[in-house]
Amino acid sequence: ALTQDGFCSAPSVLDADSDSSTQPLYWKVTNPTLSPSHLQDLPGFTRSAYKKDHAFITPESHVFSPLPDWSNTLGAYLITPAIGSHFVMYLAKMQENSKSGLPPSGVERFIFVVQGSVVLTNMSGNVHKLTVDSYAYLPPNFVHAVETDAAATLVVFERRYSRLENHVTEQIVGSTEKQPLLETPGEIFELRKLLPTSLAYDFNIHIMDFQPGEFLNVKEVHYNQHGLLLLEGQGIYRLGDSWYPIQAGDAIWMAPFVPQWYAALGKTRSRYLLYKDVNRNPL
Ligand SMILES: NC(=O)N[C@@H](O)C(=O)O
Ligand SMILES: [Mn+2]
Repeated sequence: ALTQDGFCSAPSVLDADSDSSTQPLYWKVTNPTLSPSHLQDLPGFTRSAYKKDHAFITPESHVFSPLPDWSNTLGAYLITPAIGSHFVMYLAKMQENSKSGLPPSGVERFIFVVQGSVVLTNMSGNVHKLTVDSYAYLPPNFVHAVETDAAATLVVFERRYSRLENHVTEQIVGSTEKQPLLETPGEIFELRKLLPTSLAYDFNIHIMDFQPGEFLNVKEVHYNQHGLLLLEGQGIYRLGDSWYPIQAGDAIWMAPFVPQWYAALGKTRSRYLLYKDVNRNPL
């Protein structure tokens, strides 16, 4: 459209963000702006990409199928060992009156509520209601059930637990907002970790916040692998030699040693959830 002072102006995604204050937290993860309307249903168009050391998975590429052992739940696996990872990352779309199945024996589980609410119960009868932004860690072989009344969406990480002599993990239940901000020397982003940093835990989940214009100082290359879900905002993710415009709802697999970097853009903060293996000797 030509404005009165002669500038061309396309509808800006920035405008879409302006009413983000009226939407529930993380709303855009399950209601992504897939792409500008004129690209939405362009045959064959996708921002998804799969390279040897990373994958960029956008919502129009999600393929859901019933999760075995779960009732009434559709799952979209985003990352599995077939990609080269030692963990799985999936979205679990729990319909109403649905119930989780248990992971395989020896496998630990982390769930994070992206939409709706669920009830977590365990064998000792503890009951926790988890709403958006709440999470739980379940140790390997820890009998539990996640149930819904109304539909809810979780992002789930599971991994074969890497046992350590004299260290055991326990059930963790928490919410992001209750976690303290941690020091990030040399970096500007705000960091929370959702699990204890004690040796028993062989991964952690980082929640990282960037204001528009802020970016990672270190162009990281490290042995740890990542599963990322952008919960809020938008920006540019560099992975290896590729640069990806990213928005809430997009997911990333980062193989060990892939060069990685992020810059936040737009009018609202970026927040991403990041799986990172820790506390185990890489040998
Ligand atoms: N990609 C990225 O954000 N990585 C860091 O946060 C890290 O802790 O590895
Ligand atoms: Mn990293």
